[in-house]
Amino acid sequence: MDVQKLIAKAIEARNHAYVPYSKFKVGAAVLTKNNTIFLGCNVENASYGLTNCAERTALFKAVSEGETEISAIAVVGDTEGPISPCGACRQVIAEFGEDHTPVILANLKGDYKVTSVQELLPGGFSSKDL
Ligand SMILES: O=c1ccn([C@H]2C[C@H](O)[C@@H](CO)O2)c(=O)[nH]1
Ligand SMILES: [Zn+2]
Repeated sequence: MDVQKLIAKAIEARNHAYVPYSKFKVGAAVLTKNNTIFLGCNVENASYGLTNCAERTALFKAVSEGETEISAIAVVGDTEGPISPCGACRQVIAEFGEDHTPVILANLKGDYKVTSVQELLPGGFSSKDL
């Protein structure tokens, strides 16, 4: 897995962010086990709570194209340090990743951190609990 390439793809996705309300653009790139990359951006709405984050956009695109197993995801925002995904996205990343699946968190200055599904959502609810 090429960390820098996945970050570059997330930056590319970020250019399409639809953010008239927050003006805060986020991009994500999901690498699937089939070696395909799906891009996603945040998509806001005048009814603010309907906003879809970049991570979930990318993941839902992958799943809707038949790819449910991910080998990595990168997320980029214009943040001071590496961006921190919201709780909803952590839960959705956990649904399609494994405990040790790399989650790459980055900003536009070139800072990045490679963390994992388990680190981002310890003790999360999963299919194992059903
Ligand atoms: O990891 C993150 C954090 C925030 N956002 C979006 C949601 C909203 O459009 C804007 C501000 O919260 O950023 C994402 O897409 N991903
Ligand atoms: Zn989110």
